[in-house]
Amino acid sequence: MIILVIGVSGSGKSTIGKQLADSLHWEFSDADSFHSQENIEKMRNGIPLTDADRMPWLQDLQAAIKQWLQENKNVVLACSALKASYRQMLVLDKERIKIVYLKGSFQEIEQRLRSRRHHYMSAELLQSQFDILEEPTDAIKVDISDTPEHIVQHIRVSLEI
Ligand SMILES: Nc1ncnc2c1ncn2[C@@H]1O[C@H](COP(=O)(O)OP(=O)(O)OP(=O)(O)O)[C@@H](O)[C@H]1O
Ligand SMILES: O=C(O)[C@H](O)[C@@H](O)[C@H](O)[C@H](O)CO
Repeated sequence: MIILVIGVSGSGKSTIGKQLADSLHWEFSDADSFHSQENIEKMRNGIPLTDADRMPWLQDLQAAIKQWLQENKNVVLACSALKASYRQMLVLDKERIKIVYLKGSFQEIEQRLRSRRHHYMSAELLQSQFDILEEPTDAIKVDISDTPEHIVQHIRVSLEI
């Protein structure tokens, strides 16, 4: 099974994804590590990515997901996947790929981004993330104001894993 942990920058994808994977003894993968140097530079300079910028990144993620499915791997993938069309590219198998959406308010997430250090994604880019966000309707929805421990528990109960 593959769990996609999605949401805007700073919603907690890496934090929750990692803890979820650890608790399940599954592999954890971060879509951030699939970005090209050009994309990272753009974000570092406070420029939001376009659909065209994201396309090769999504294709690489799609290839990785295909491989994991073929190998029957259990993986938690932290990935923004903000638009429905992006998610369509990643959910290659509805039975074996589940989406967890980390939902939070602009204010709460902005505060978290402002106190986070050493990351190329700044609080200034957050509005652009909310602007393009298309909330999923077919996902497990999680309130990010809860503690990571509770969130992980909630996800496991919802997915019965
Ligand atoms: N449930 C939570 N409660 C309190 N703090 C949290 C929670 N989840 C994440 N954080 C903190 O919020 C900040 C953002 O989290 P994190 O880096 O995991 O988000 P992200 O969605 O992976 O961000 P990005 O997409 O920019 O990589 C971090 O400093 C993290 O420690
Ligand atoms: O789609 C995007 O704009 C990007 O994936 C960003 O969301 C960042 O990669 C990530 O959130 C920061 O680490």
